[in-house]
Amino acid sequence: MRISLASDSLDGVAPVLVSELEGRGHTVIARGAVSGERADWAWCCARAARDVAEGAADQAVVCCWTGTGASIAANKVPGVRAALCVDAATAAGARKWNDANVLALSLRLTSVPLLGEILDAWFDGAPSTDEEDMANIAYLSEMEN
Ligand SMILES: O=C(CO)[C@H](O)[C@H](O)COP(=O)(O)O
Repeated sequence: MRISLASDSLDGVAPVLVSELEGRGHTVIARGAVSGERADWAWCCARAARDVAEGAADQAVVCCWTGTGASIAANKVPGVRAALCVDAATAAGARKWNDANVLALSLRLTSVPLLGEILDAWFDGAPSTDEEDMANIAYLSEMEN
């Protein structure tokens, strides 16, 4: 999968994100501090989200110290459903019930072992085909139009 990866700093787990993603077979599009380009959280996380919306990436991972700014910025991009995930269960739920296409991470809260659990759950997950779950996602799209 093509993953756009943005972080506003190289704190915490940010330096291992490329290898964690590539080690799972993904191709990384680097944004923000990971790439050396503009790294203010609103800009670089929205840039990664736009990569998804525009079809340059299949999904994105966006990071800032809290994870909140990263998720807020990504969710401003139409077509993006960004979820701030602090553990594997949240990541699994975000993929299943929210059909989330952008994983937001807190560099403050996410240790390297926890990152591995979150990424495994995220990439193992798939959107629910339950009618009610799909209707919720359709409603999000309706709100954008
Ligand atoms: O968590 C964040 C935004 O939600 C930022 O990472 C936090 O504000 C730190 O930014 P800076 O290093 O520019 O002061």
